[in-house]
Amino acid sequence: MASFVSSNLAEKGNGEAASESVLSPLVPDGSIHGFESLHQLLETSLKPELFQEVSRLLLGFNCGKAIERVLLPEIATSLSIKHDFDIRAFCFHADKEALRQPRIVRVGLIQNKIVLPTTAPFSDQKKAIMQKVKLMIDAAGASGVNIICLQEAWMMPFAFCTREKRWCEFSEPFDGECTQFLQGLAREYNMVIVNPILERDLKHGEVLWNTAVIIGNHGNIIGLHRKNHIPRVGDFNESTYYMEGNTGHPVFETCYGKIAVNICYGRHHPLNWLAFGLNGAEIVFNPSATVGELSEPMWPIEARNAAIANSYFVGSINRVGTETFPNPFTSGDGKPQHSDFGHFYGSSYFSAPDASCTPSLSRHRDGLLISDMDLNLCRQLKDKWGFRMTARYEIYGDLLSSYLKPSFIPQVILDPSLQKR
Ligand SMILES: NC(=O)NCCC(=O)O
Repeated sequence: MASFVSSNLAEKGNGEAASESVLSPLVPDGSIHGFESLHQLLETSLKPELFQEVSRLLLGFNCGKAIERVLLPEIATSLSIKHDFDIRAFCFHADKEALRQPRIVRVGLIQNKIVLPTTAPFSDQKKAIMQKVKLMIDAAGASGVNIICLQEAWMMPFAFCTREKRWCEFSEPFDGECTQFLQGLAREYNMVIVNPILERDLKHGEVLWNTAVIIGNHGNIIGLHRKNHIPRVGDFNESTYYMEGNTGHPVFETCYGKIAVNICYGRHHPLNWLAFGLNGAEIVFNPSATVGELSEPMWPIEARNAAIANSYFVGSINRVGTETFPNPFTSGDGKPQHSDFGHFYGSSYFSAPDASCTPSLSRHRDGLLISDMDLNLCRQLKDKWGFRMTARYEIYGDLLSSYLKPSFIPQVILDPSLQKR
């Protein structure tokens, strides 16, 4: 059989050798042996006709074709070159309908590294991230993006691994500094902005929450969603910092469509995705912060499955880079203490209800991912597959209410031949 994949000296597009050895794991810059993403690795390494087939199987087809790229205005691409972030744009179509006009919305996702070391004064760290993110939102604005979502707790390093309480100082009221900063940009670009912050609830005893503030296109605050499921895995010691959300599963009806936010670890909970779907979401954002060793094999699956099962679009965002903290900490696993969380692997992407998805952004670079999406696709997939109509919610409702009772007995039928033994 012909050798399609270069083994240990993969050529990048520019002819440079991408890696010295396949035996070493990921190289220190966070790339995959010099490749930005799995997609780029495959595109560079496979013959075009094979790449086309692999791409069809991995990314699916939208309206019978490979997902299309979209050209962006020069002003947006020059901003990305000047300020060293990637910018990519795609388009999800829907079939033409007889009675409804297309409902096309342009949506953006931003993944970014922190800017200053975690030892810098907190206010400087926050300001530096705000400056960087502003340039990326400017590029989105220049591209005509209607709705944009930032990464989880975008205004701070993801310091929850440390368990040190001093990082609580990064928290803000829902209408604090970062929200006000984004309200200005929302007005400037007529853009809905999903703003995931560490929130301090001033009206309720200064409790902390992991919150997404939804800013309307007039700079108005439409509402809040607070993270429902808090991780207790690896170094994600987030329950040390904030509480399980108390906002349910709100869907925010914006002038561009109905959106919801499933914050990070909530993506492992199918009922969480379902609840946003039952409330009518057309686009669900999943702003995240997660590291390679823990979750990378799950990343391309969970959001995409949610988009399929719930007939909506999903925008998945993960932060990028390795963040090092001043004091070493342990992970409670007997291994030596360390000062970083691991590598946040970026790889932000969009999934559509028809099982197609975009290639992901880089594993290690800042990036803005844009996609046009015709929201008519949501209903078209509901009609085609009928998942809502065939869901049999009543049998699951009954199971869940009986499961919640202390008297619950699991429905297990024993093989009688086991009983004889
Ligand atoms: N931020 C967060 O909830 N991370 C948990 C890890 C994961 O879900 O991959």
